[in-house]
Amino acid sequence: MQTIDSSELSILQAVVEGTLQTTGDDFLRSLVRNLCLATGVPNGFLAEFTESGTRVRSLAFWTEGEFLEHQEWDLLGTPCEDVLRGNLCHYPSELNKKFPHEQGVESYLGVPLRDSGGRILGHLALFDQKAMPEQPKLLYTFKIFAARAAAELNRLRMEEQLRLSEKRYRALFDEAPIAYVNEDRDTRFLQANHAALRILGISPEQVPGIRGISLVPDTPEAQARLRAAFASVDKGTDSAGVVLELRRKDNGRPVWIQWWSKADLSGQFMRTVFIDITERVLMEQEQAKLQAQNQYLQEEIKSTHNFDEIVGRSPVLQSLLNQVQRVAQTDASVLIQGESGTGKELIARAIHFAGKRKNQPLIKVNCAALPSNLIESELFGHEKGAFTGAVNKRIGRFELAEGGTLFLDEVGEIPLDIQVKLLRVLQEREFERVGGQTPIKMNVRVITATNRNLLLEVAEKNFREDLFYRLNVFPLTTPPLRERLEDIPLLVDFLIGKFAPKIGKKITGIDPKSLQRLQGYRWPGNIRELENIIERAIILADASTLEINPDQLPQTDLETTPDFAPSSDASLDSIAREHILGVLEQSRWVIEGPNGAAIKLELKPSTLRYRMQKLGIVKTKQQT
Ligand SMILES: Nc1ncnc2c1ncn2[C@@H]1O[C@H](COP(=O)(O)OP(=O)(O)OP(=O)(O)O)[C@@H](O)[C@H]1O
Repeated sequence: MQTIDSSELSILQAVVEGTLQTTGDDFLRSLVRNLCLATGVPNGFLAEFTESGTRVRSLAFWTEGEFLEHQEWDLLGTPCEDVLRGNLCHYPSELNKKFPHEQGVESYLGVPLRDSGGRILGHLALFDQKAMPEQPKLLYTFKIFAARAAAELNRLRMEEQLRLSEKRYRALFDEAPIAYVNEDRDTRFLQANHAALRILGISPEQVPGIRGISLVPDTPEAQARLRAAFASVDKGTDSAGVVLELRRKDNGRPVWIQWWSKADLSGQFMRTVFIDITERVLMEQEQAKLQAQNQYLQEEIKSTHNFDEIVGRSPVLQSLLNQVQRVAQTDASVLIQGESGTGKELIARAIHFAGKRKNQPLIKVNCAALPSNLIESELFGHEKGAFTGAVNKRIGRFELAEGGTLFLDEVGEIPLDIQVKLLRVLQEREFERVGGQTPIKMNVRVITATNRNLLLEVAEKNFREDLFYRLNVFPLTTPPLRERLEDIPLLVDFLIGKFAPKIGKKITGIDPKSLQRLQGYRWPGNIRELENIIERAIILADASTLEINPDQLPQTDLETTPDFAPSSDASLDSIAREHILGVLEQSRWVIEGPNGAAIKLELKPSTLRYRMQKLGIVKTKQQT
């Protein structure tokens, strides 16, 4: 074993102390400098292979008392080439005889630096313009320095590899299409990748400390989902995960995610993974809505009559239809008032189908048919668990009518507390489901109808005045049948055509006396009543001409006069009608001329025509 003397020891001590405090590049520079000082050789360097493998690049280069910036050179034809083949090379003198390129260099000492696997990373070398002494002390000292240099080079390489691998993992983590979050047991985020930031609407600066649970809305359903999520921790991604409803941090919009979480080895931190399923959930919601709409429309079809047909040529009806045509083109709220059975629903449908929303749903709510405690959820829907009995989420009629029209029939029956809510929804054009907290924007045209005198209801404080004016932007009134008696012949023909085939009878028309009788009746139940009477008469009919006997018409007296008072004295009119009809029949419906009805009635033909029109006397098919 070789021993070292005190001068060598002090040199080594100086070297160790000189490199003790430094690492990395500084260490290498200090090592090369101290090697030169310790050996008395003026030039030294430490170099590594470049990527090409045919060149080397210096990591530290000491020459004549100063450092040179990084140098790079070809190996070919240099003593370094030998060193990098794995040999310690020592040329104490006359180097340039063997390597003619190395002009001015007399001596060289180089040693390869290897990694733990024996692979050569680079080399450490000394060179001089003078000959180098061939002392073992020099070689010994040099080898110690080389061993240290190799260790540091190795460490640097490992550090670089670690940095690269971390960078690769970081990129994998950051760029993964699945959201990853590291969080503590209190759901406080430590790290979140890009997908997580994008889905949750948070910026990288907001990550440290943000709590996952702060993104869960305070609705019973969302909180129940959160509890299920906590219970599912550690079940692993083989399980279906939990569907969570969140609100984005930036704009509060709802986000739906499928969520898995697992504790790490320490048990203190959670590795959470999730994917965005908002689109799927919205699609499912849309599907549920369409299903509900479909079911509703199926029911509607079952109860639909031939709604396209609004029969009548009377001036009052024509003027109403004229207004329907005009208002249909707008989105204005329409309030249709009129007695029961006068065709308010028919008019509401006509408005919808003549307007630009005709390809969107028309949804009807009969407010009188709903128990008052259910109206709100019927209109606006409810969340699961919103109240006892709300077992499932329900989509309300406003949501079903999105893009189309909502027809609120018997709007006068809505309780006052719901009237307030309805008013707010109409003003703000958004609503919340019962038990829900997410405002739902709406684009719905509202048409309402009532057979009550709503102004009277407002005066009696049964109906809110502000709501009345909001609904009554465009008022329409359906006339009672007794004000359009002239439409009765047309209506009777229409109704025979509607019911006879269904009942299976061949009816060609109505006998004139019966028609006269119908036109003399006051019709408190309006067209619905007429429908019933005609249907019943068809059922009872034995012949092809329909007959309606007096006992088939209820006796009208003042008690049966509806809310909406008639505009004229019906009894006088009906006497006049009966008389004129009788004369017309005698004269075979000839008005003018010597045998005409006008002469018999002592009226001018034009006056007779005017009276006939006013009293609704029209020739029917049988009278033709
Ligand atoms: N002009 C009309 N032509 C043909 N049928 C009509 C006409 N007006 C109403 N009807 C028919 O009369 C019946 C009652 O009409 P509708 O239900 O529209 O009345 P309403 O005023 O809404 O009644 P309610 O106030 O009782 O709800 C319906 O079967 C409808 O088809």
